[in-house]
Amino acid sequence: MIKIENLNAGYRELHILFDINAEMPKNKITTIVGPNGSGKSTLLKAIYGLATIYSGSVKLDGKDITHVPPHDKARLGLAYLPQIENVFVNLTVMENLKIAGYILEKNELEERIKMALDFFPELKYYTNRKAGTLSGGERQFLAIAMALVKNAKVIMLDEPTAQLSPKLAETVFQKIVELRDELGLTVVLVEQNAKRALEISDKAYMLISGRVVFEGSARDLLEHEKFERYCMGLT
Ligand SMILES: Nc1ncnc2c1ncn2[C@@H]1O[C@H](COP(=O)(O)OP(=O)(O)OP(=O)(O)O)[C@@H](O)[C@H]1O
Repeated sequence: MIKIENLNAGYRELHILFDINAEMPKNKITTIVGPNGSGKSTLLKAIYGLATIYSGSVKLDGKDITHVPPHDKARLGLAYLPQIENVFVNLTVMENLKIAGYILEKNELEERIKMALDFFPELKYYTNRKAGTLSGGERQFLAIAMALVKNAKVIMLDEPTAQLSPKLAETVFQKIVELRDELGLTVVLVEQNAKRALEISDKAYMLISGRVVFEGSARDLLEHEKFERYCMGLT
């Protein structure tokens, strides 16, 4: 579980997030929605250690990781998939998977790559293809597969369905559900496609201007009378 307490964060002196308190429970999907520029991506970056933290704390399963550098967070089982540049486009699918697991022993690496490819069987056909030639959806799958090779327990995804056709986006949403239900992972999701994301989620947060304005079940947010207005950034 991720627990965030009184977090204030931003980029150097540019204060973006104000007094954030949030919990992303284990083996659940938590979605963060909000209008453009409300600080959703910054929240993921702050959790991962890519934003400036002024005060407050981030805990992973009770361990304070506020100031742990990103590469050490990865070792603790936290994965962050940015919206773009989440794979090495000039390397093949297999090379990407091997790089993801570079700290593993050979046997364990092979085992984890097999597991990741079993989870994304569609990638098995493309192991020798350069990642740059994959479709947007396949690239997302590869990025998630790389997190699985790293043995991630918590996966934070920043707009994984951006620029995908509705059909491909749906495939990605289904895979996110399987990450929770079949692999027991904890998922934190930032999505423009708020309605569909909330439908597959357990918990939800809404940010406006860097503050939490809603915390509760995803269903409650979907049914909230002001949901549409909130999501359109009209309030
Ligand atoms: N690296 C950065 N340096 C400085 N300011 C940044 C940086 N990244 C984002 N910002 C600013 O922080 C604010 C919040 O941006 P953020 O990307 O977190 O919002 P968001 O809710 O994810 O938006 P969107 O839905 O448009 O992706 C914006 O005003 C943005 O311009």
